[in-house]
Amino acid sequence: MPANGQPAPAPAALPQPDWGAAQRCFDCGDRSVELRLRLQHPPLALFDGLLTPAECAQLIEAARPRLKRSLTVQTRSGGSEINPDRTSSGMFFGRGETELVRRLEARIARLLRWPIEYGEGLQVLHYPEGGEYKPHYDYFDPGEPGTPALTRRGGQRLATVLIYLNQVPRGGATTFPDLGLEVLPQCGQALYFAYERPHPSTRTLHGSVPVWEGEKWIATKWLREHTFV
Ligand SMILES: O=C(O)CCC(=O)C(=O)O
Ligand SMILES: [Fe+2]
Repeated sequence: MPANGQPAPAPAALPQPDWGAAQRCFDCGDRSVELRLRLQHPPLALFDGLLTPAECAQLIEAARPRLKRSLTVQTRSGGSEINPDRTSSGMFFGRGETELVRRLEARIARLLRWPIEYGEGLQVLHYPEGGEYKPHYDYFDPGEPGTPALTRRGGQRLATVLIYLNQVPRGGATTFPDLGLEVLPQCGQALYFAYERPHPSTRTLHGSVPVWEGEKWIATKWLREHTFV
């Protein structure tokens, strides 16, 4: 936050679907997704069918051999560290690394009208039984010393797309404490939310409640202000 205590001004544009036509189905190029739920503040929407069940399974199998215990951004230095608040394993695909990753990235870019190059590499997370991710913000806190190093690679994060890769029998919901909202994982569905400034007033605090039974697989795509390098 700037020294005067005012949150940073909002960017001119945010990654978001074309809400203008008030339609139910949104074109993603090679397929369309169906809107299931929408919130205005923060901009948030749940879409059905961003991936097929077969594509979800394929993404899980491609990620599985590369999983490592999840790190979170170390806000002091801009590096990464093991975080007890995050008991999952994860990996990143390079942008455009596989044909399936390219297909998924193209769908997200079309749906949210945001250039593919402004996206970070796709992250896949696996939560075992008991795994959780305590509530956090996805933007980089302007008050933290490590933030300039993180934003040098493409500016701030502006939006998150979470893609559920499996159904969790019990638990594993994505929770938004400030909204009183919980989203239950459903294979192939995508949850989008955007934050027009890196500030709690966006009400984008979110986390993953513990997986009580089974396991949870999710893919995350973060969208930046500029080209992510
Ligand atoms: O697993 C979830 O539902 C949330 C994941 C998340 O917040 C993240 O990857 O930043
Ligand atoms: Fe997150």
